[in-house]
Amino acid sequence: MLSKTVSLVTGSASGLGRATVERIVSSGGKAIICDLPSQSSLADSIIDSLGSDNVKFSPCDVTQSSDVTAALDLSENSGWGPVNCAVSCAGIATASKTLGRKGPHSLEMFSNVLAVNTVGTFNVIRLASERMSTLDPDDNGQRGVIINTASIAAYDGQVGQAAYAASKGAIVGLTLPCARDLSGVGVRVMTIAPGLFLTPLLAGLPEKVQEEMGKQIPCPRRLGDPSEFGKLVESIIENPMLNGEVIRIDGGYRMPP
Ligand SMILES: NC(=O)C1=CN([C@@H]2O[C@H](COP(=O)(O)OP(=O)(O)OC[C@H]3O[C@@H](n4cnc5c(N)ncnc54)[C@H](O)[C@@H]3O)[C@@H](O)[C@H]2O)C=CC1
Ligand SMILES: C[C@]12CC(=O)[C@H]3[C@@H](CCC4=CC(=O)CC[C@@]43C)[C@@H]1CC[C@@H]2C(=O)C=O
Repeated sequence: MLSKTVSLVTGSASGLGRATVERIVSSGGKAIICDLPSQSSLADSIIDSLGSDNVKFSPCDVTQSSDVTAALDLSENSGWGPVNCAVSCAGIATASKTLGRKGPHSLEMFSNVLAVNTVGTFNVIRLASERMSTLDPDDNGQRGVIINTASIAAYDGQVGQAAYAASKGAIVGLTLPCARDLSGVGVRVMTIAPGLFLTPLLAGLPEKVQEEMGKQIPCPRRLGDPSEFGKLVESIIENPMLNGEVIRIDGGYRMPP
């Protein structure tokens, strides 16, 4: 049960983030949906189904410190107190070769992917951990948990994924040092590296392509269901020994070049 969990979940109007909010709330916790203002109608539909006592929306661009701060404030101003769980799911994916037919990779595109995926994730870690540090510790001396979302592209980046793989590799890289940095205040840091999950990110691809992708997963031979990501988030929240580690959730899949 997550009845004591007060969470902030970025990128949670959609996909893996949405499934995380649904899991946390169905297990008794509360969640602040942090997503771009353009996603407000999707956020409203989640609030309609899960209840405004349990879920609130804070329009947020994770690269903006003032937006993340406002989301953390919303939890406190709603009477929920400081968050004790922060899950980063906000992310973008691009496809562009380092040197393509039209010339070199756009530097602006590369920087933008790193800004949202990597800098946005670190922005949440640094600001959420400050709020968690004000909480009373539990019996394990712990005050909170931070869960980041990388990708198996951090390890098996494909053609056209230099920016995306770099952004996710950096999240893998910061997991242990952030866990070490925050051990003194009793905050755990974990990262999930998903394989192929059926979210709007993939649903935009032709159905045939989706089917073929699913068949490449060794076992089970299908794309992941976002609820399976939510289940892993719940396990991480509940297990005080999980810290400073990256967990792949990919059905044994390794991406080809
Ligand atoms: N779906 C998949 O198979 C996989 C997804 N991932 C990662 O999981 C995370 C979630 O992906 P999905 O749910 O599939 O994608 P999605 O596209 O359904 O959801 C991503 C959400 O992030 C939000 N977002 C984008 N930029 C933002 C910003 N600057 N500030 C705040 N919110 C922002 C979007 O509005 C969207 O609601 C991403 O980081 C993605 O890279 C990793 C591996 C596989
Ligand atoms: C993000 C991920 C890998 C990608 O880069 C693709 C994305 C699905 C949509 C895409 C379509 C394209 O034509 C270009 C590539 C991409 C952006 C994939 C969904 C899951 C993949 C991932 O992160 C795996 O770990």
